[in-house]
Amino acid sequence: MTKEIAAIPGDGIGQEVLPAAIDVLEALDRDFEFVEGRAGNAVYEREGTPLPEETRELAREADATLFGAAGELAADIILPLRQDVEAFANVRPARAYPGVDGVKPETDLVFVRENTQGVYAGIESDLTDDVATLTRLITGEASRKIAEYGFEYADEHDADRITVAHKANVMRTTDGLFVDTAAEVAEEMDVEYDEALIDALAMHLVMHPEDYDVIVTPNLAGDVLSDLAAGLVGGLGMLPSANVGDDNALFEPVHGSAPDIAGEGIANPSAMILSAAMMLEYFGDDEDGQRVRNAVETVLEDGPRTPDLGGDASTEEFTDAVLEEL
Ligand SMILES: NC(=O)c1ccc[n+]([C@@H]2O[C@H](COP(=O)([O-])OP(=O)(O)OC[C@H]3O[C@@H](n4cnc5c(N)ncnc54)[C@H](O)[C@@H]3O)[C@@H](O)[C@H]2O)c1
Ligand SMILES: CC(C)[C@H](C(=O)O)[C@@H](O)C(=O)O
Repeated sequence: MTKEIAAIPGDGIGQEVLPAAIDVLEALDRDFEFVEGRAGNAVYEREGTPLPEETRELAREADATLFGAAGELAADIILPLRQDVEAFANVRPARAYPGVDGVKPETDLVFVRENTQGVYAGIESDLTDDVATLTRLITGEASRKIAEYGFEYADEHDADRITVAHKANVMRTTDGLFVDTAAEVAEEMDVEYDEALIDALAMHLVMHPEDYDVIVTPNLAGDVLSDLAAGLVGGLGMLPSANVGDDNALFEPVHGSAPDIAGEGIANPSAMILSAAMMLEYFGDDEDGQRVRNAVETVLEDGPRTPDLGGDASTEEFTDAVLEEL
């Protein structure tokens, strides 16, 4: 049966990497219909909104969404889109591929980031001209849901260990609830469980990434730590992600619009193509997901590579090599 995929390129290099992922998906023997959705700066200038209702509707109704990247209006684009697909989990694998001069080649871990709450709940206001406040929202229900998802993910992927990141030594009530809920879920599960303070975890990740498998995090911590992990595996061009809800999902690279290289045709499409592989797995097609991953892995190892990885290939040359491998 045809699957309808909302394809939203967005801004900057989103316009360059999303077509690469679509080329890869089209090379597989799958029945996908891609429907392009408008979003981004240019849309804002033309239509007065960076994310027209029509695009939101497209994401809600599609079988899944592929998103490229957004620029300075990202919070008005990607956060509502994540809400539209009701994505409670943001899954961000960080894996060092052979041939990429990753700072830490032994890195192979996954962040399971709570995707709806914390400081992203949007409860922020000016009290006076000189005083602003932000309310950090954590509920037991959302904490249980992300912890359960993390444990199920660990189980399905044969992970040895699950780590819950928190800062309950300071945010006693909110992160206290987050980590206590995860500990309750852990009692029902059969995976090695451990808790880590976010600041020390950042240090430990840089020094010993091999100690981690699945890391469940509150929202903002997952945002920051996943970019840190990108630095362990060759940069932001390498980190894919899945925003997963009960009935819908959105797949996007972790990176943004990269204004410093946008328009040059040299963006690394690996993160976007690997996000498309995650979409294939979400549809239950593990075999094609693995095929795509293997093709990317071979090209990363043998070249050609894009400039962020020390090569001189264009986005198109890299993608052609992946297509050839497939
Ligand atoms: N989900 C999103 O759409 C998202 C995520 C992060 C940032 N942003 C937005 O993107 C804009 C730029 O933010 P930033 O510069 O902090 O982050 P960025 O991810 O856009 O870029 C950070 C650095 O990584 C490099 N980089 C990122 N992706 C790359 C790729 N695929 N290939 C090669 N190099 C790559 C860039 O060239 C840049 O040097 C901001 O306006 C921000 O709001 C959007
Ligand atoms: C742009 C921003 C809203 C987004 C986030 O904070 O989730 C980004 O940093 C990311 O990691 O996808």
